[in-house]
Amino acid sequence: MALLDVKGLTKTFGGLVAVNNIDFQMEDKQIVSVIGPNGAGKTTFFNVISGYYPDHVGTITFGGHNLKDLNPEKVAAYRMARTFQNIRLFPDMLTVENILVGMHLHLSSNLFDIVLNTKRLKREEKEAYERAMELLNYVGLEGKDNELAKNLPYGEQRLLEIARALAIKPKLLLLDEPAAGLNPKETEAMKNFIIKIRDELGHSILLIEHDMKLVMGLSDKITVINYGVKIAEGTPDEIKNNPEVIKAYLGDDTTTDAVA
Ligand SMILES: Nc1ncnc2c1ncn2[C@@H]1O[C@H](COP(=O)(O)OP(=O)(O)OP(=O)(O)O)[C@@H](O)[C@H]1O
Repeated sequence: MALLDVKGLTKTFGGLVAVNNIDFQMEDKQIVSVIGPNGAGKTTFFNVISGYYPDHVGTITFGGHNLKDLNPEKVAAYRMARTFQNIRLFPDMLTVENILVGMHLHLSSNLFDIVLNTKRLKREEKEAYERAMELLNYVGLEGKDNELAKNLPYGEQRLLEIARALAIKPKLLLLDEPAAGLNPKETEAMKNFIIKIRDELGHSILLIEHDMKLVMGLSDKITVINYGVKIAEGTPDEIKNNPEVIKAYLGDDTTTDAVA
């Protein structure tokens, strides 16, 4: 059974069909990239999958669960985590607190524990804090636990967002343009880090990215969207040489540079 199975997905905004009848599957422990020109529908596709646009047409099955009518919190509870194209941290909270917020869904203490400040609550809080510190170290932000998120350099804010997403131990991690705003050296480090997350933590990763070097360097599979329609799917080599993909990026000027 596919980890994520999307059938006939359509999302419209007024008269605009942003995602048009897309079928999509990915397996456990795969790294899959969604690419396409600006405005192709990639972020809309992510938003629908992760519960931000419940008013879509089509079915989404994740880990065997039908995601119909589920809001983002409920989708996350099935262990689908995501980051955003425009980083969405709590800027005035500490880095470690940003990660703790990502964990709250998965703590088992209830109102009773909180009111009575029970042993269970104290133990859970301690464990959550230790895990948040581990995650900070894991993404390379050791020693930055007492910094406000807004004071981190841009590249480190992206890493913190990933640490927060990892806090829910996701079966699927959605990354929306993880290399946006990064320099070439940081982009290479991000590529290696994404591969490490899959290999060491066993998470499946679905990403949107414009940086073709990164996409070609880490993807098991690439799905190409243009004007909301899936126009191609395959390995990096298949996609690089696909005439429809080249045309989507370059019009009728068929050189391969844009997707090489
Ligand atoms: N909330 C919205 N309301 C109306 N139109 C929208 C909305 N979100 C996206 N769109 C439109 O849907 C289309 C697809 O946009 P989307 O952001 O999904 O593309 P994208 O492939 O992610 O683009 P980019 O690579 O530039 O981020 C665009 O025409 C966009 O203007």
